[in-house]
Amino acid sequence: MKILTAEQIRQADQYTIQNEPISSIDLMERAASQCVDWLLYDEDSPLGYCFSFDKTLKIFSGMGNNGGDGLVIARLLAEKGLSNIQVFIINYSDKYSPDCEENIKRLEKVIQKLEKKKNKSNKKATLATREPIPTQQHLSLHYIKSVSDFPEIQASDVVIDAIFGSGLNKPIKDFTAQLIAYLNHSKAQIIAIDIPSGLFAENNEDIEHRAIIKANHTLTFEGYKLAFLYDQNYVFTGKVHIVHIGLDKNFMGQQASDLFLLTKQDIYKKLKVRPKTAHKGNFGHALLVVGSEGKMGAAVLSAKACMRTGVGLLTVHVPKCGYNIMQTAIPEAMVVVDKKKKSISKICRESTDLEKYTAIGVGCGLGKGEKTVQAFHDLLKSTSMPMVIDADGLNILAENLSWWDFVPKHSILTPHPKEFERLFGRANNPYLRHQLQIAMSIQRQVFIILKGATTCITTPEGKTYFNTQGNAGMATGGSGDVLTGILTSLLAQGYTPEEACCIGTYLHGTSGNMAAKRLSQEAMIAGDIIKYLSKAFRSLHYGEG
Ligand SMILES: NC(=O)C1=CN([C@@H]2O[C@H](COP(=O)(O)OP(=O)(O)OC[C@H]3O[C@@H](n4cnc5c(N)ncnc54)[C@H](OP(=O)(O)O)[C@@H]3O)[C@@H](O)[C@H]2O)[C@H](O)CC1
Ligand SMILES: [K+]
Repeated sequence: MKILTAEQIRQADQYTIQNEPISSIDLMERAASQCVDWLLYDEDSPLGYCFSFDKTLKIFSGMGNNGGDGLVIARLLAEKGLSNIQVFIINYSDKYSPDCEENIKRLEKVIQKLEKKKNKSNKKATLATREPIPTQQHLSLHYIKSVSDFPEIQASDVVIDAIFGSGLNKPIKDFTAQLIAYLNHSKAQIIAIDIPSGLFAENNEDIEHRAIIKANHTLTFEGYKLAFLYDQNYVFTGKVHIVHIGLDKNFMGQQASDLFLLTKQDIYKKLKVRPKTAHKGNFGHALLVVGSEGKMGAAVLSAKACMRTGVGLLTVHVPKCGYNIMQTAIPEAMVVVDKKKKSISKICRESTDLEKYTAIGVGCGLGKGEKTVQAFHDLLKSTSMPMVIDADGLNILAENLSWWDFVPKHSILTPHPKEFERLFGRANNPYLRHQLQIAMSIQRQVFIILKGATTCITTPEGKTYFNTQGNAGMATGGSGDVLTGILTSLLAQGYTPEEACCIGTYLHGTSGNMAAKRLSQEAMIAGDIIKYLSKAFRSLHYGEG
């Protein structure tokens, strides 16, 4: 799925208005009514199914179209009979957008109607019982012009943030910034409409010093904004939910973008079906160069993951101390032992030694001893076959930058953020780090998989794929080794490095999710990700689970 910029979505908005055709105020009505559906019926919504509840919904609306969305949400919820709605318009400037202004009028009319109804039923009650009956529904409109207008916020309140959306063009200042800090300090659940107010859709600088809403949920229109895919911004977006507002699909499909979010459908399309007449020679021969004394677990995990991802044959090169461990843990793999006991010292005598393999994975549990470093250097020099480089392989490379010249083109590197920094340097914010990652992939002609809650894959052509599958239970020793095994297996089977990166990270995240669902995030360990690979494959092939 393509990720579009806020500007491209704005153009899609205009195109839809002109060509559907639909007036902009009706499009706002449609967007807000989708938000209302989520608020009332989604299992994640703090309002879920509570038509008359004892909480108060406090909607904070700006003066642009994001504010307009908030006003329509208030009106639609009131029309559906939701009690206790308070709307606060933040007067940060002296002009409203036309649709926001029109929706203030529409909301005022509903408030008047409700007041009339209230008075009528009170009158009736007074005549009949001589006592007014308390009215059920409260809808009110207030204006915030300074700090003294801030309402009290209870922990049980639900706050809707419709202050700024994609029209934000400078950091938020003055009392609006104070309001955001005030809302963030409250214990109320916050739901941001389209974008948490204060967050730019793409590039955010000085984020720690800026006023940005910290939402529990973000209901975003049509698709993820780029900034939502950076882990550092999760604190602002909370859980992201895509709300479709009916923008023109063809127009959006034609927009140029090098940014993609991996979906199940994308992966399904890339997965090959194994021919009925296949034999093991059809699925490649992988070589894993892994392990050292005390780190044979990493070697075993990568080898098991490699086999469980469908490779035809696997050879594992390990130090002598790993021979029994490997043969016992995974009898399906062939084992080649190094001359050295505790670490790897020589991988191949001649370059022809490597010719029988269709992919090489190197790094898991390798260590950085002098001989191992030399062996890694020799390995790089003796093949032009794309390889998967992880963990100590990356650390050795970071300490020997001149060896970049020997890294085979289109190899896959799988750093975590610290390893990334060692290899490529620091960037001041996640957007700039992403730009650096793209530049490095192009310059070095490698695929970089930057691991995180959302994994970011960049290609030598400058494309980016984001993978959001996975969970915090996978933040545990050995998860990375499992990924290396999966990627090496896919490469060995003949998937292109780009396909291997996309399928591999998606599979890894999906089986991690399945393991967490069954075992809990706390109790799952890296080996469980391997156990659930079969379920992840079945879910991709047959939609199970
Ligand atoms: N296509 C869609 O997805 C739809 C989006 N909708 C909603 O509309 C917003 C975008 O609305 P817009 O009016 O363009 O922008 P905002 O509401 O975010 O901001 C309003 C104006 O505020 C000014 N501004 C910007 N930054 C600041 C700031 N830091 N301090 C003060 N004022 C600021 C700016 O005006 P200027 O005159 O100053 O340039 C903004 O224009 C989108 O996010 C959706 O929620 C539609 O409802 C449906 C279709
Ligand atoms: K918002």
